[in-house]
Amino acid sequence: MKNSQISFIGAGNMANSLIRGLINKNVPPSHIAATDIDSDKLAELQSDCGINTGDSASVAAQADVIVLAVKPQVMAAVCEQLQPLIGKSDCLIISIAAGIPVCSLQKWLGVERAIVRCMPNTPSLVGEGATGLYANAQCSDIQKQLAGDIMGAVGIACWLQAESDIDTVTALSGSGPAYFFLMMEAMEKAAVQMGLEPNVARQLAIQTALGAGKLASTSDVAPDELRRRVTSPGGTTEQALLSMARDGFETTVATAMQAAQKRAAELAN
Ligand SMILES: NC(=O)C1=CN([C@@H]2O[C@H](COP(=O)(O)OP(=O)(O)OC[C@H]3O[C@@H](n4cnc5c(N)ncnc54)[C@H](OP(=O)(O)O)[C@@H]3O)[C@@H](O)[C@H]2O)C=CC1
Ligand SMILES: O=C(O)[C@@H]1CCC=N1
Repeated sequence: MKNSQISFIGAGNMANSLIRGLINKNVPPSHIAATDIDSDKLAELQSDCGINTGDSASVAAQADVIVLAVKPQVMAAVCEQLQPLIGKSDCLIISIAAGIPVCSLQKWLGVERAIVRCMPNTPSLVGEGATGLYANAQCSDIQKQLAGDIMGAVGIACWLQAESDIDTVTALSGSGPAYFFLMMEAMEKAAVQMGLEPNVARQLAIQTALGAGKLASTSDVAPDELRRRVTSPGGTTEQALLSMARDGFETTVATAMQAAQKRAAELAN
């Protein structure tokens, strides 16, 4: 990754998390370029991070890696416009778009290319991302290593056996940060309704999520055991968890994830 030129097509929320995450991990800004139809987004990235910005032609010409970071709905048009602008025949294409399969990217890009489809998430910004990756047959081991290194620089990167697993990863960790933010919002709101100061409620809700995540990721026991260690028999947590179970918490989560997975499959079309 050290000497690779990485160019982002689309500089929105997810590209920002990846670019700023890579800069935080000491990837030289001169090795990163971005283009977007919104010039304000590019100007902000350039002034904050010192990366190169420009039009599609200028960022595609020298790229060793192109990260497709536009919405699925515009991906076909973006790929078709980009195809003749890619300067290096061995340029690796990484798509982060939900839903869009490798075969569609291949078709829109016109010529056979090494393509990695992946699903990152926004905590990449703080080096705590979670990414699932899938490579097509045109990818060399070096290109797979490169994609893994880029995503691994901003969090954990897991290679997937089947391309269809990407839709499951989308429902799990791609969309997942939003589920935890919603949980924080709901806990904060309930605590305020119970009388706590809003700023105290927010701080405690966020720190609790952070603490639980850190504990789960560093512990040698699984989350169910960690949950049991909080749940004193006859105590308060037990009553909260019984209430959640009565309200169908696990079904709510499973149904929500199935809805996200279904939407990813729809976006493919
Ligand atoms: N947000 C997330 O948490 C995650 C998103 N993803 C995937 O990342 C991709 C981007 O999502 P997200 O960052 O949220 O979306 P954003 O809308 O924030 O970013 C996309 C950017 O691309 C710009 N754009 C649109 N058309 C073009 C074009 N022709 N050339 C260059 N730039 C263009 C958009 O401009 P404008 O706004 O003016 O249209 C926007 O700035 C999606 O495919 C999504 O599925 C994957 C994992 C997580
Ligand atoms: O909501 C979305 O479609 C994108 C993909 C995963 C997270 N955000």
